[in-house]
Amino acid sequence: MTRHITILPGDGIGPEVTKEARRLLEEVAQTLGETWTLEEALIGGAAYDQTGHPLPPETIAKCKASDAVLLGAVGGPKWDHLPGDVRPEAGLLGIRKQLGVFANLRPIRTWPGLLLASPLKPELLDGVDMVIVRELTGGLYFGEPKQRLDGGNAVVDTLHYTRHEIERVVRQAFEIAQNRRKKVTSVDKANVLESSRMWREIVQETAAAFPDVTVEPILVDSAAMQLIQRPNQFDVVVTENMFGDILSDEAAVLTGSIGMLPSASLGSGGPGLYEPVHGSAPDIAGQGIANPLAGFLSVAMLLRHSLGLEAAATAIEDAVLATIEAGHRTRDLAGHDSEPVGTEEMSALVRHEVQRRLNG
Ligand SMILES: NC(=O)C1=CN([C@@H]2O[C@H](COP(=O)(O)OP(=O)(O)OC[C@H]3O[C@@H](n4cnc5c(N)ncnc54)[C@H](O)[C@@H]3O)[C@@H](O)[C@H]2O)C=CC1
Ligand SMILES: CC(C)CC(=O)C(=O)O
Ligand SMILES: [Mg+2]
Repeated sequence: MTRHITILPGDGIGPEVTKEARRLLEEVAQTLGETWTLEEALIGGAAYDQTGHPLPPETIAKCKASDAVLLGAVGGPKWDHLPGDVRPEAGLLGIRKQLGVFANLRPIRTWPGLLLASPLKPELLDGVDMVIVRELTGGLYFGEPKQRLDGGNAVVDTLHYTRHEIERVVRQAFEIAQNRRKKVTSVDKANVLESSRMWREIVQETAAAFPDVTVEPILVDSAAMQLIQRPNQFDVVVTENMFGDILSDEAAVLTGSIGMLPSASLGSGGPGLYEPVHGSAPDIAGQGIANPLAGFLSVAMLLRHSLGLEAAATAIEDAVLATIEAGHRTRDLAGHDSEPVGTEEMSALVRHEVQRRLNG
């Protein structure tokens, strides 16, 4: 069966990392004897420059007609002056909303070879293996009104959630926990926010249907501290859109670099959207030094969740592990005593390991 994958390179290091992810997909398809069409479409600043809009209608149509979508990253200083509705980031929020991918899964694990790449003590990092389930299509990033008021002297952003939006993502977190260590930590700010109080109620209601899963509500400020202080206590962390955005970048510190964090955004049956957690990294764009592994691990999630190819997904994750164990590092991971490899070299090393596993 032919599968259709749309690739959205975007801006900054987006095209650099999706180029390598595309190579990986092409090689895996060839080795497995699969037929995958890999078509690119415009998003973000690149789309704005060519069409005047960060999410052209053709991109939406292509993505909706796909089995899965792989995205690089969007944004950069070139577009920072634009009004909110045509900024590159609006294109990213738009495609998430259009695809209805309400649950953003962000696995955070430590890699034995990378413990020293983190500024935290190695003994704190031992056994860290969690997944942040971030609500992705509601909350503060989407609520209306969102505007300047009073001649520019006041401003409003709106944090809006429906019961349905909270229930579906919380349920997904419990289902994921059932296949893991059976613990859900729900992060909120229920001492201050009404939305968090409703979130907490729904978590407790949902927990009744999952008696084998332990549930722990925790305030976001404390969660931010504990993520660094005692990270291996977490299994599944479920939270609203903005808290999940912030906490997952914080959790990147545990893994050694944000260049190691993949994500899968899933909805109710449509195409999944797969993307590194990192942004367009304008500070290193165009230098050939970006870490392509968040993109590779996102490809693994795509194969697992959208194409049902668990063995191939595991082969990619094992290949990443083996390449790191062999001592290869991009600049974001390299210590002072090791010579970093570039984006293309890291890609080639991991793809070689993937092929060994798929052929072995
Ligand atoms: N999913 C997306 O498309 C996202 C887009 N952004 C956008 O990206 C732009 C830059 O945002 P920042 O706050 O600088 O976040 P960022 O994630 O792009 O970069 C933060 C730091 O991490 C480094 N970094 C990120 N990815 C890396 C990789 N693969 N390899 C090596 N180093 C890496 C960067 O060099 C930088 O020092 C902004 O316009 C922002 O809105 C930010 C986050 C997510
Ligand atoms: C446009 C932002 C919401 C992107 C981001 O930081 C993220 O999704 O992690
Ligand atoms: Mg973010």
